[in-house]
Amino acid sequence: MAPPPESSKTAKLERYNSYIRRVNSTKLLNASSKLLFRATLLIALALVLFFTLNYPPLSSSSDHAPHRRSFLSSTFSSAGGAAWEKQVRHSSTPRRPNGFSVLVTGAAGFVGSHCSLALKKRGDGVLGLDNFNDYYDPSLKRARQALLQKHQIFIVEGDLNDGPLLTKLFDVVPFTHVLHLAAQAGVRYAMQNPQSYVASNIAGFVSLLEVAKSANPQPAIVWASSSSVYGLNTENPFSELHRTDRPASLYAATKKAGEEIAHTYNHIYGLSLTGLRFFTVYGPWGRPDMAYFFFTKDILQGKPIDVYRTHDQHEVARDFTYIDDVVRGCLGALDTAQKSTGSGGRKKAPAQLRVYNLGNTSPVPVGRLVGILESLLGTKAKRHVVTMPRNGDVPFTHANVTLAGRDFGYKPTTDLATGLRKFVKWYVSYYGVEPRSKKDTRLATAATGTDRPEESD
Ligand SMILES: O=C(O)[C@H]1O[C@H](OP(=O)(O)OP(=O)(O)OC[C@H]2O[C@@H](n3ccc(=O)[nH]c3=O)[C@H](O)[C@@H]2O)[C@H](O)[C@@H](O)[C@H]1O
Repeated sequence: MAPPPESSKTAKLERYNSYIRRVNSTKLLNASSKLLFRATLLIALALVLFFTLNYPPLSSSSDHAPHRRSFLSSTFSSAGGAAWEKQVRHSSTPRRPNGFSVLVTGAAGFVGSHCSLALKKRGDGVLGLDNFNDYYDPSLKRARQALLQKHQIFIVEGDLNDGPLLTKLFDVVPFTHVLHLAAQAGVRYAMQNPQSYVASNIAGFVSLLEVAKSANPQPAIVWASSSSVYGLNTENPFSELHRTDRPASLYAATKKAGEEIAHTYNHIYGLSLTGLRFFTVYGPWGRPDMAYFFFTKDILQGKPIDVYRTHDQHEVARDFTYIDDVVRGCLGALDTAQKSTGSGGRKKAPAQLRVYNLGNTSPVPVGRLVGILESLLGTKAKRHVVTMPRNGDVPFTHANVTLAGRDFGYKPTTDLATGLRKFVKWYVSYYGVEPRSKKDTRLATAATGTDRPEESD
């Protein structure tokens, strides 16, 4: 057989070489894609680690003990990111000359939401902090949050006991003031869940003060104490000079502890601290765990209500204080708060330390409160008069507000009937309560009232 011509040999060799080149380049391509894939995986892992270590995860408490969110949710939440910081800065920037930059803790709460709106309206910067716990219906807290959002107030969802989160907030914003209203409230619930009072009112307060004392500048702090610190005091009306060393409930004891803790941080670190003793605050957007609120609900539903009497068969009375009066008191306290004197954890000079009653100065028996509600709701209550259980309640409260009047012009202006009318108007509108009959004209009028439901004015 004749040998193949030279040209056909070359062509075969060329085809073979080209095949080898193709195989090699495919291998190379496979190898480089693998390399690329591994490198991407490594970078992603590094990023995950970076964000986990550098940014504080938000903590949220659906029980009453603070806890952190899961690894995944904290890693991929927007907290600590550029967009989050922008929101935090925007919300806390004042819009008036020499305006305050205020951190409001418990901003989704009753008093917190009202104060946040009032501060924002006059041009102060407000950043909220709230853990949205489920002590009472969290949907009410979310509704208040939505209202604040409409007014450009951002609420960071987190717990007081989350030190790294608080530090981060103070790193981002040089707060001039803190209005500290986050707390475990309620006198009687303290027998069911005592630890929640210690976690919020003592540990949480210390956590906040620890961060505030190290901040530079240190903020001035105004915070919510309680009329309950007067406990078994029998002198009347209650003055800031009276004894407060006989609390009747654990709630009262934690608030009294807060006052002593405030003294310590003022003494050691030069923090300016003002405690406000609130007297049974009520009004629109109020707390569903309070008597005036659940009495309204139960009366409308035809359910019986327990009206307490003292053990010696006297009427129980409270110095019920309308929310707008309390808001004015809080703003007055902020306006007259002097600057803290320390910086970076060091005291430079003595600082202001104050305590004030914020009450209404005219106690009303609970039976009378029920009577006002009956008339506003156009429905008779099924009263069940019982002797007050031993649950931490005190028989009566009555504020002397001379000191707050003298120092920042505090003067309550709303009597219980006027305040409850505004509350009922809000209640029927918020919960969409229909009048039960055409005869319920008062309720119908309240439901269609012209006041904006979201405001308490
Ligand atoms: O000033 C405060 O420092 C506290 O005020 C509020 O506590 P209180 O004054 O106890 O309010 P609230 O529960 O509405 O009971 C009102 C009245 O109804 C009576 N009461 C209560 C329940 C009931 O079933 N029957 C009844 O007669 C009861 O005996 C009382 O006389 C806040 O909740 C608390 O967080 C704290 O801020």
